Amino acid sequence: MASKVIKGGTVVTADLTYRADVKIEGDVIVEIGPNLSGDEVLDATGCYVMPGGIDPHTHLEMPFMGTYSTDDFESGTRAGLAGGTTMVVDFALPNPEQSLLEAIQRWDNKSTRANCDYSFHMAITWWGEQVFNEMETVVREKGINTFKHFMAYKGALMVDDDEMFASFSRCAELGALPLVHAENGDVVAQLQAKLMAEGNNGPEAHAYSRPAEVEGEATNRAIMIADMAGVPVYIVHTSCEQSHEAIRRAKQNGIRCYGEPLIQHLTLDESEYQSGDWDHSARRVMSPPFRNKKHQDSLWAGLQAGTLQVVATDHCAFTTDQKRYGVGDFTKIPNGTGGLEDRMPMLWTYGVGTGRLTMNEFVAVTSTNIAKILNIYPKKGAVLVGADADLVVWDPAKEKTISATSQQSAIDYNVFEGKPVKGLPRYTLTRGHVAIMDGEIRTQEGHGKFVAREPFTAVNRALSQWKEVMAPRKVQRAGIPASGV
Ligand SMILES: NC(=O)NCCC(=O)O
Ligand SMILES: [Zn+2]
Ligand SMILES: [Zn+2]
Repeated sequence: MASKVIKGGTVVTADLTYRADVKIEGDVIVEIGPNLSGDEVLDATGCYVMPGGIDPHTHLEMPFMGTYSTDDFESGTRAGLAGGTTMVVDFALPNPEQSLLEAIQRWDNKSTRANCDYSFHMAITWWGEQVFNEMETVVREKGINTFKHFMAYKGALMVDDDEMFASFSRCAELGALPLVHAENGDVVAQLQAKLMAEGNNGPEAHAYSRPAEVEGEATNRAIMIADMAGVPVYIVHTSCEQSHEAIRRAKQNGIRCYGEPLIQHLTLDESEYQSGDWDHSARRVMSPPFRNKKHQDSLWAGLQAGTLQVVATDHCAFTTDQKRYGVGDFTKIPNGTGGLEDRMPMLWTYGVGTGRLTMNEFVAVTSTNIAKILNIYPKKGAVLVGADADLVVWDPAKEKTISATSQQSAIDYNVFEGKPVKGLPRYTLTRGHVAIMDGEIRTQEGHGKFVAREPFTAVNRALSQWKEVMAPRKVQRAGIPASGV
């Protein structure tokens, strides 16, 4: 079998930094060490050899708010690879009353075009006996161990507390992990109506309708419900101190939970909504909205402290024309922003480049931590013999200014437009295939494979054991009849 050697670089993992060559045969890493040789040599002089990024939060070709997000599995994964991301996890969304298995079939059809490996989370968008039963098939037969719950988008994707508790309890039985979009959807709906009634209909009102409190309250509620159901919980797009505080506090109390800030919330702020250009602000409408510097500092601190574990994108890209569905009514602006191509360079530049993160922390929050949470480590998220050769050869000296004119994403703008970045892939390898070669795109449509994920992570098992130890037990009392008269 033809081999490749990444030569002359420094391997950077979540816990180690050392000089070594990396040899690949077919899809996997076969040797790591000094002076390796192979059929093809990839020069990594001056570069860091890291696990490829894993973006656990994308919405590719997602049906949402009367349209479909524009980046599909082809353009989305091409964008990811251009920026050093080698795996995405997308959300399969059943329509109301639709079978979960049919939703997977729809996502299977779309994902055949993926350029890199991918997996799915299953969304719980409605509740009933059918959903309860199918969750078992989803976990045991379809290789999906995560279930997403939206506490927002009232009247569409939103589930309420009793549905969440039922679904979380089912996740506990199946060894799965619930994910939560934590915003109080009832309060958001009322604030939206009030703002519209007052004539506040521009994109800035989107941010006014989703203050940090709605996120903090919902995050705390989701965590408490998960703890009562006896299951860990993962809070997606944690954007503010209130939500981070709820996660931090829960962790300090021994509750198993995870928080996922987005690169957008870390590096872009609420002033974007004050632009005099409607398109500029509407293009940045997403939920939760961008926040102020205080919240950004909290998120960066959480990544440093380990109270937040993962940096994702929530890539859900709509064109300007799609955003204009909401002219005159901000509640109709499709929610979502892009970021797949920019997550790694932006986090490196504004994280590692400023000293907010170490290189090892960068690898942890872009790849290794989520691989462990999703139970795919060390196949993914590792530079180890036997791991998939999903690698990025990162050139810390390579620079560019982000621009929509040169991006892979199919939309007509970039929310990071004009941002200088220093630190970019020299090569990105997806299961051994060099998809990005010094700026040249060599992606192969359909190369990506579905990554199945087993349930019952070590954390699930430990928590179940603890809940069993702490379970309520009937007090046996001498002299009292076991049951009534
Ligand atoms: N985040 C967002 O605004 N759009 C995508 C759907 C979601 O994750 O809530
Ligand atoms: Zn969301
Ligand atoms: Zn999302």
